[in-house]
Amino acid sequence: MDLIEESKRLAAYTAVDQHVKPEHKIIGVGSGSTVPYVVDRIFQQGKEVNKGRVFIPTGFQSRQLIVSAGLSLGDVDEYPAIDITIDGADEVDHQLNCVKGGGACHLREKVLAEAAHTFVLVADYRKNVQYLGTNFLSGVPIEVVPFAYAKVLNNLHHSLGSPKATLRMAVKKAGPVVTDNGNFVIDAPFEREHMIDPQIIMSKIKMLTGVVEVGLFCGMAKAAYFGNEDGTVTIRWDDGRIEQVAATQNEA
Ligand SMILES: O=C[C@H](O)[C@H](O)[C@H](O)COP(=O)(O)O
Repeated sequence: MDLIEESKRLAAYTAVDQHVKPEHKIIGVGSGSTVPYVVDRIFQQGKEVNKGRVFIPTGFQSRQLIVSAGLSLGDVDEYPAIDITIDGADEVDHQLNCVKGGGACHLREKVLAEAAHTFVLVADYRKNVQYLGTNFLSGVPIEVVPFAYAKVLNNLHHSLGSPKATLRMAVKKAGPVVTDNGNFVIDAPFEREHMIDPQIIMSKIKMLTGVVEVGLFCGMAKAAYFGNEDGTVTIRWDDGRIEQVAATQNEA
């Protein structure tokens, strides 16, 4: 396994070990390349503990992960109060604000984050930044209803300070990316000044008619786990604490 994959695994395993307890019965499962390790580790907790649990996916990919692991599937309309949701992120800042939606799943992800008693992020070391927009340069993902995309782009270009905002185009299909909810996605890069307190620009974007959800999650996470190249895990907590967990505590 290469270093980046290994750091994703370490972050996911440590977060599950610290947060997914036998008494947790309703569990939200996020999206992205780190989340398969979350499901692996939950699966390793054993049949007995998983028997009474229901797992809520944030999209097609996590639904498949839950089904393939033989875990029970549910949805947030049946289970609107979730014990814990664990999810990946495209970037996380020093205050645990994060960018999500690189895989166009951020609408369901935000619903499951908000429905959860505890929301935890898992990622590799490249996502651990002081300010959003440091390494993840494609911009803030914004899900929009299809007929409003040109109007929202116009708003972003001329009123909200993102002149390079673009409609996300599909690969191996002509036309735009279509989300699991049948919508389009705009990627809107912003200057650093907007990322110092991203809640402000998040609220302005969300107020644009036609916007369904913004891939900025502000003040939602309890903790973020970052796997490092040296085999340690850095944990950032919502109260500002930073912990470093040694490699030996992370063995599978
Ligand atoms: O829409 C996708 C999600 O927000 C992902 O959680 C995010 O893009 C991070 O994915 P990965 O762990 O693959 O970098």
